[in-house]
Amino acid sequence: MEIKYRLHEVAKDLNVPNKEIITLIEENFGETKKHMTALTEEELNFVFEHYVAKKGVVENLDAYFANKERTQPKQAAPKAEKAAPKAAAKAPEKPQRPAPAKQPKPQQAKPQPKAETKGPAQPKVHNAHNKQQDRNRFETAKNVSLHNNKPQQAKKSQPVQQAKKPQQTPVTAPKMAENTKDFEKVVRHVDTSKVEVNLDKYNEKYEQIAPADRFNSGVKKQKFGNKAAQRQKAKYSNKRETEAEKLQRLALQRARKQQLTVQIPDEIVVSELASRLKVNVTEVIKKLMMLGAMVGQNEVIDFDTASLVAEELGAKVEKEVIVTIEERLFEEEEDAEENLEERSPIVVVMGHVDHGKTSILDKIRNADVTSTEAGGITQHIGAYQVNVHGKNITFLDTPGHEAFTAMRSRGALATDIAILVVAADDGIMPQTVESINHAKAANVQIIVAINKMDKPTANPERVKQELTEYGLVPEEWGGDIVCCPVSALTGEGIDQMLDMVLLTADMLELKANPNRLAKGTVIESRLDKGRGPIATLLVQNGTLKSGDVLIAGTAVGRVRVMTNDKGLKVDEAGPCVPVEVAGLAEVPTAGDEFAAVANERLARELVEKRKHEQKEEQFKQYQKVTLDNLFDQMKEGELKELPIIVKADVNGSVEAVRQSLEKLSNDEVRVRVIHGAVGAVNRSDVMLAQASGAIIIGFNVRPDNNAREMSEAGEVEIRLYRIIYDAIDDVKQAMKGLLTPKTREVELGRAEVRQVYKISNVGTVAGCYVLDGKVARNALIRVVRDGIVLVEDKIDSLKRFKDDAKEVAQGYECGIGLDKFNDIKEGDILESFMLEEYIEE
Ligand SMILES: Nc1nc2c(ncn2[C@@H]2O[C@H](COP(=O)(O)OP(=O)(O)OP(=O)(O)O)[C@@H](O)[C@H]2O)c(=O)[nH]1
Repeated sequence: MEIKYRLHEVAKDLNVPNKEIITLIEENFGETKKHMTALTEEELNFVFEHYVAKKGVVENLDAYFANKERTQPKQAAPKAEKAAPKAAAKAPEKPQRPAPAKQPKPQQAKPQPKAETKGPAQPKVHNAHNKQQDRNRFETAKNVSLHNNKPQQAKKSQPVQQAKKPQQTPVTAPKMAENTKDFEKVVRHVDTSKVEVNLDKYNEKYEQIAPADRFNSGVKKQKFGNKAAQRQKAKYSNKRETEAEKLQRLALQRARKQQLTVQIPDEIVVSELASRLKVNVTEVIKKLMMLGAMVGQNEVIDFDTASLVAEELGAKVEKEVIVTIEERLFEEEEDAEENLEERSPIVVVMGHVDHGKTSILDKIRNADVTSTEAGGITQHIGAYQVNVHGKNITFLDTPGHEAFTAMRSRGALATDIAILVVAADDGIMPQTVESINHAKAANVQIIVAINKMDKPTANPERVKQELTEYGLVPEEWGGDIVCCPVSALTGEGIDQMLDMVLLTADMLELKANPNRLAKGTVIESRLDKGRGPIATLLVQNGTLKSGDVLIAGTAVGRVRVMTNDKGLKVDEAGPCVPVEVAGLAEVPTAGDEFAAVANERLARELVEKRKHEQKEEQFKQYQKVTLDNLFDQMKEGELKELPIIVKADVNGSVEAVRQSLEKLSNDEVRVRVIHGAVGAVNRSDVMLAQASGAIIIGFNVRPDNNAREMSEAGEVEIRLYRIIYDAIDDVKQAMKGLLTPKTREVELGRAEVRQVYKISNVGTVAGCYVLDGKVARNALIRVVRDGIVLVEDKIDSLKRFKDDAKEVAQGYECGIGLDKFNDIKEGDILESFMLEEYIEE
């Protein structure tokens, strides 16, 4: 440990002013020290050398201390005592430096201690502590300097006048050797004491810190290690553990030791997983992070991820199987091969409007439907079976209009083979392409019927050529598409086409199990006034029987009456048989899957659940305003909306009308079908229209009396249509009224004012000559004088001679009176123009 020996201490000990030391150091070391600055070893050496050796202020440290100690006899150091007289006795023998004015005699050295005590220049009396400090300081400092300069010091030592400077104990040169020894002793002593002092300090410090630490750490460890045990101890020492408690505790301990088995479903919320694993959710999140998944506690993770986490956390994973009502209700097991029987193909006829779908189907079933259809368009799906060479083929009749795209796509999904009707004289048209895409998407085998072959303009080769552009390569061209040239009019090629259908069906190896509960698709549904909800069902597997409990979407009921495609009542319908069923509590949606079930109670439960989900879904749609989309919603405030309520005779039509109407939406007006349902326009429809400002479109339906009265009173518009085109056209018109009209000028012609007549009661009339174009009575006039437009005005009167004229053409004269502007002058040019409203496409 380094002892700092400050400048003022050195000065004090040497009994010289601080300034002197400062100057000394400054002169020799070039450094200006302050009185509090500690001196370096080198500086100390120098200072001591300077004073001790040269000036003889202090010859010997022992003497110095001896002096001091003598002033305090109790603590007098024997060695110092010894040294001092010796030094004093020997001092005159070898004076080293000129003695001060009052050079003491050698014997004068003896009374030195006394003089010391009384001397006015005596350094201030140190107490024991100070003395020790001084000693330490001095000795440490001198330890270095005196050792290094022993010979020199020995030579330079000389007696010092004691009376004046009692601390400057005279030291003789010969004694110096002894002194040196003493110094060595002192040095050793100092060293030891220094160590002792330091050790003490260290020990003291150590006692303050280390034991506490030792204690603390011990406690900590103990605490850490034995916390649970202590708690246990406290718990059980407080009250005596009963036998039951003990058993319970042991059971608990055993359970804890056992590996946790956790059941995880297909998807699980992170927090739920944590609670099942009986761990903190952060642990689960941490594990997920380690697996590279950054998920929050409310997020859902899949089974695989969850099981990885669970296993990581030492749990055994079991898959939680949630048995839904559907699973309990429906037989999902695959049919065994031996139970399967051949079934007839389900065929859909698709194609562009007027290419002859209905005619082909008519020809097939020998019934003429076309003539009875409103507007001559097939407007809803009909399904029927035909028997060809002893084999049944089920046909779905799809509507031809674009509006029925949705229904057609549903039709395609329920079918095995699609007959694509293309008129030989017309070729591939937009809806043909659409049909191709639907069929392809549904992975349905396509057979092309090139119709209207009887027509002289028929060009089947062109049709085939066009087909290849859509990836349909005819068989005769090396592809796999069967093309049948037919004529629905003459019946030519129809039989061959049916043969091809059966052949294709054979290749498809279509099979079903008739000995199970029926399953299939709702082809169509409607509300019949007398019979209630009616659904046309296509059984795809199993057999539907009268009395079966049926569930279709949110509709449930028992099959009361079942009729086949020929209108005959049947008791059962096997695979691929279309039937019309009455008995459902409500109208199902076309395209819904249906199933006959064994448990009616469960079926009703499921329907309730589905209805609830449906409501929630609807509710969600209305509630979809979040902070994220709020801005969008606000922006939509600028958008004009045309709310529409659609009522139709069949469900498919509702969907079709809804889709085509909503498609009319553009940037400025949004058409929104707020409600669509099967059945007559009723009271609640009108109320809804009133509340929402909607118009009601009825398609093949009439309003009931209540609705009629209410609509008249409440100014609700009910528009009834028989043909879908008309409905769409009307809405288009209505939309034009809603659109902000954009106008542009249409120049009609120019007339020059040749003469101006002022007629009383009439005003100014300009006699004009039409230079080019025409001037129309209902047009606007721009008065241009010398190339500058003066005004725009309406025509008040336009006359040819004395007769009013609607318009006057180029090269003719006419009289034009303007509505407001009277200051017409000769030579003015009257430009006739109209403002035309237009709608940007
Ligand atoms: N010459 C000739 N005319 C046909 C043939 N097939 C259908 N047509 C006529 O084409 C028109 C349209 O026939 P539809 O059977 O109604 O056609 P569609 O494809 O069912 O039409 P939508 O039901 O409107 O989709 C009718 O006037 C038919 O008489 C045919 O093979 N030859």
